[in-house]
Amino acid sequence: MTTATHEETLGFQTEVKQLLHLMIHSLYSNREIFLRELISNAADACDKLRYEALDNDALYGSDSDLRIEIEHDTKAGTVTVRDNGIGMSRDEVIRNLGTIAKSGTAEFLKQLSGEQQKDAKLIGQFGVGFYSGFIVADEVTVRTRRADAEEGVEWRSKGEGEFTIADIDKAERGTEIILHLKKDAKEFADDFRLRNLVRKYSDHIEVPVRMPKTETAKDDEGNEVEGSEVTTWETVNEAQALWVRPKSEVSDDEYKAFYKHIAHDFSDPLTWSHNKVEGKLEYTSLLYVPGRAPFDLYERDGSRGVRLYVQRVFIMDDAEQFLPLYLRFVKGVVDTKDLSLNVSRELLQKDPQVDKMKSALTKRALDMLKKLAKDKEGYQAFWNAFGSVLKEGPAEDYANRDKIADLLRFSTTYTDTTVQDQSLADYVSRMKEGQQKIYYIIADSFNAAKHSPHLEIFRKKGVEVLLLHDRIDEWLMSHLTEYDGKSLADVAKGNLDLGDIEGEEEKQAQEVTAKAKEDLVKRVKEALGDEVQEVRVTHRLTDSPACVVLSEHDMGFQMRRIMEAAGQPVPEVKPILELNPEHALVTRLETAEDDRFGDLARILLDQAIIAEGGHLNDPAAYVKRLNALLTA
Ligand SMILES: Nc1ncnc2c1ncn2[C@@H]1O[C@H](COP(=O)(O)OP(=O)(O)OP(=O)(O)O)[C@@H](O)[C@H]1O
Repeated sequence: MTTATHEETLGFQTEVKQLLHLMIHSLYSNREIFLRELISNAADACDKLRYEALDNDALYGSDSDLRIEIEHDTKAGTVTVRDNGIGMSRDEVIRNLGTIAKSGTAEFLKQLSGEQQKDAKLIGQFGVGFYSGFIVADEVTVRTRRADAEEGVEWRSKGEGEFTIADIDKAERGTEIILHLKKDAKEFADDFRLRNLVRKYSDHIEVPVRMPKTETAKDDEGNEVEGSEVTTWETVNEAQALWVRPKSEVSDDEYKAFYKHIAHDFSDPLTWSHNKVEGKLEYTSLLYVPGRAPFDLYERDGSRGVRLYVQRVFIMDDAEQFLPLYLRFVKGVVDTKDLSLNVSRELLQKDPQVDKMKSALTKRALDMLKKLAKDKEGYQAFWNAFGSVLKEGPAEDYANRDKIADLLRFSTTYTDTTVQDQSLADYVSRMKEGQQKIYYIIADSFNAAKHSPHLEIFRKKGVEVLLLHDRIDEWLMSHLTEYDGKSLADVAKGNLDLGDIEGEEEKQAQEVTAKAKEDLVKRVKEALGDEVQEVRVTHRLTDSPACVVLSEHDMGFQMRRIMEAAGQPVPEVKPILELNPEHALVTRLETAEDDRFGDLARILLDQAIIAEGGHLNDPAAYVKRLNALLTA
């Protein structure tokens, strides 16, 4: 008989209340996942005990046989999930089962609005696994004792805003979770159902999941002998670490289920790569590409990295030293013999073995993406979710720049859609005769890129241009200067160079025009003074009267705006104004006098800045000038 003492009733943190409310009222579909979540936690608790016991063998007491047990009582309508893992102290219970410390929870609640409220898919991704018990139970009891504590703790709640906690006697270490099933969830108190669920969700978990099996002796006539029931524990899951098994013996479904376990994701991964490496370094890796981006992909302290095991002993989650930052979306497991069992995050940072594994795993991950790229649809899903993260690659990982370049996808004038689905290899295969460079334009939005005046000559000549409009693009391009022996050129920087696409005659004709317009150019420069670096005539425009360009090595407009928005100092650069000698407005400018000339020249400059997506220093002055011109 246990005696409860030091009993108190505490309120759940507000977020937990919201979450429980959703669990109880909205998440009807896929209710069975509660078992997966509880087994997953129990397995983690066993992993943690095994890890702590490396330093303190006494934690095992007389029971080193780690296991999870599942029992049910049809009459009482209960399901119990029990483990002999690390257990929890009173403080831990209050912290872990009364609050949600993770910042992701608010995000989770936001994502669960509207239609998604009916969808349990997001549970688990935000570390709300335990609470999923309330999908099927109207009361949950947790009885637990930490492996290094004398006293046990009981936690009880109906999921309605508060929970009760008390100290209890508990002989065995570990945690026992008793779900008092709701009326409409009694179906789960069924042996056959539970066994199926364990196999479906937890086969890959290394800790054995046991269920009681009752056998009754039969007499000669085949009738059950009353009172002869013998109950034994039977291991229901495969109970072998999945990555240890040979590839050929693991089914796709098992790989997928394992992914969901380690990534806390409910959707299938896009692909995976499972490898055993022997030789100088010995390790097994199983890497996955998820199908969608986690909420914290762009957060500085977002979770990333692999699960690290040393000789099958779980060491840590989120070991980020094994993959570069630009592959932070990759999930998986690394199990090695080459590290010591008491390795810490600090030690990982300094270990040359880890560096070697990192470069091998990076190659592995890039190869996995290369393979995935053969499946157009799958790769597009990957690119839409993680493309802008992969774009960080060329800057971070110079050695693998070429491999990463092959994996990049862009919007281009060839397709003229926002979908980024064209590779550099696709571009190169379509290059025109005489074209030596890969052209691109960077703008703040797809439309600004697509309609940029800089593209006019390229469209006229049928030369493809990459349309870059992600925030990271200018950063990417500053580190990706060459592909397949061809240099990449920003069409908004420097002099227009179409290489051999233009014939000699064309070039000569342009020189003649430039000469003829020398006077005009000089007058415009005088009128605009310091506001521009230079004025010149151009033949890159067909429809627009003017455009602004930067010098070859100036920081681009996009990067300037990002840095300005971030409050960073940016070096002042003056644009170069290029005029289209064929345009009617430019012709008109030539015949204008004095003030009118000055106004027109400024309007051309301001318009060129606007067309490129920039902001005017004095927009009201522009409007005034334009209005004066319109009413003249
Ligand atoms: N069986 C258990 N034994 C020991 N501790 C547990 C057990 N179940 C839950 N916990 C503790 O409660 C915490 C909260 O559990 P919960 O499932 O809500 O989130 P999580 O496990 O941290 O996240 P996720 O479910 O995404 O892995 C766990 O991190 C763990 O510390």
